[in-house]
Amino acid sequence: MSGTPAGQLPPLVEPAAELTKEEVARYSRHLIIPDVGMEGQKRLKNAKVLVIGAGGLGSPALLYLAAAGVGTLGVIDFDVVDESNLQRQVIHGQSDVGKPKAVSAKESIAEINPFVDVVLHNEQLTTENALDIFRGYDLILDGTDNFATRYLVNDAAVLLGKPYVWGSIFRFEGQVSVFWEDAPNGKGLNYRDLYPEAPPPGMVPSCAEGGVLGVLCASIGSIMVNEAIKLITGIGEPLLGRLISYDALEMRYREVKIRKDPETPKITELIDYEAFCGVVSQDAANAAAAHTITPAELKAKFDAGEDFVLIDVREPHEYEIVNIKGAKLIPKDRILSGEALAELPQDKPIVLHCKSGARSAEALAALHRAGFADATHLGGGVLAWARQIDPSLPTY
Ligand SMILES: Nc1ncnc2c1ncn2[C@@H]1O[C@H](COP(=O)(O)OP(=O)(O)OP(=O)(O)O)[C@@H](O)[C@H]1O
Repeated sequence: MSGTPAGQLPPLVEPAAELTKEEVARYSRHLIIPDVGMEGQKRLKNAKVLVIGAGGLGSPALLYLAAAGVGTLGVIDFDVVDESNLQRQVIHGQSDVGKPKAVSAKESIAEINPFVDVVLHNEQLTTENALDIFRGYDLILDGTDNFATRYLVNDAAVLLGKPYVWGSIFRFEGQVSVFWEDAPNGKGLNYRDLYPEAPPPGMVPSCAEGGVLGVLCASIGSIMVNEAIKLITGIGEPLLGRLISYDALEMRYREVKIRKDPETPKITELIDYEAFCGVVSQDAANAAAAHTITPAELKAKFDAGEDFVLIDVREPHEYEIVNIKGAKLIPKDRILSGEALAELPQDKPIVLHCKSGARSAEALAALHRAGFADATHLGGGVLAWARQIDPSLPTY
């Protein structure tokens, strides 16, 4: 038996009464690890774990939680499987494209471990349902990709006194930590102690914008499961108050201590997290409100031979994947910094577009501030164009 680490916590879950003969055979490689043993495996059997998002992190997390013998697994996701998910969301396969992710995940789990009870939540986690859903679980794993959900998960977990494991990924880098405000060792803290406020809209690109190496999801997802197993069984030292940052290119792990921030306001209720995080800035929302054109309207301009300039504000590698014929590439940051303003015509209408409309709305606000009062942007970006006007174009 290894020594007891200083930061060890008592097990989160009581052991189940027994393991069946089949379960003993299945989990034998766990049972012979002294730190896990029969008692640890019975705790896993009795555990109820909710995984939010059956995407990049949720996929490997669910597979390993199921294989490890967590008795009840909740899966919440409101999306359907897309072809672009398959490079990393390994719980889904080719024949699952178009299927709800929660349903597809349940089917894969049944194949990996039929002893797991899967509870399906084929819906979005919202301010309205989060507390009710969380109440049914001992532990939560947050595998989502947006700040509004991250703050929602944090605040709901704090209000219910539950621990959760958090992970995030981008390109070649990932981060993992455990947040538990009411940790029995008195060292609890929450996500707001680390990030008191969401970054300004558009500042932190999502994986959909910036990309992610598929295998990074397995690296980070499996660390999240490792933390879940430690919390459930009470072994090892959880990542409470510590953040692990992983760089897959350098192949380095770095540890950062997180401290309780006395300025962090007390969480007393759930709020409107979309508004708290601002999906786009107020300026961009105002600019877009009166200056958005639809794909059909853009096509009508082309068909009528109108003299206008279409500017694609994405990055060059995105332009290479797909572009709208005739569009000129000027990445958003060059417009926001003012550097590219001299390249824009003063005497012709300007239409901006990006992948799905958020970046072009930010660029549009900058153009309006710079005096290009008539500039417009394409609502839904090149994805909407491909869907509605030219289905032969690839999407990403
Ligand atoms: N509030 C929420 N409720 C339920 N599921 C959520 C919520 N927010 C995000 N998710 C899910 O979390 C998962 C995150 O996975 P991932 O980061 O790999 O993103 P994705 O949306 O599948 O991919 P991409 O953004 O690249 O298209 C997604 O399946 C998404 O539907």
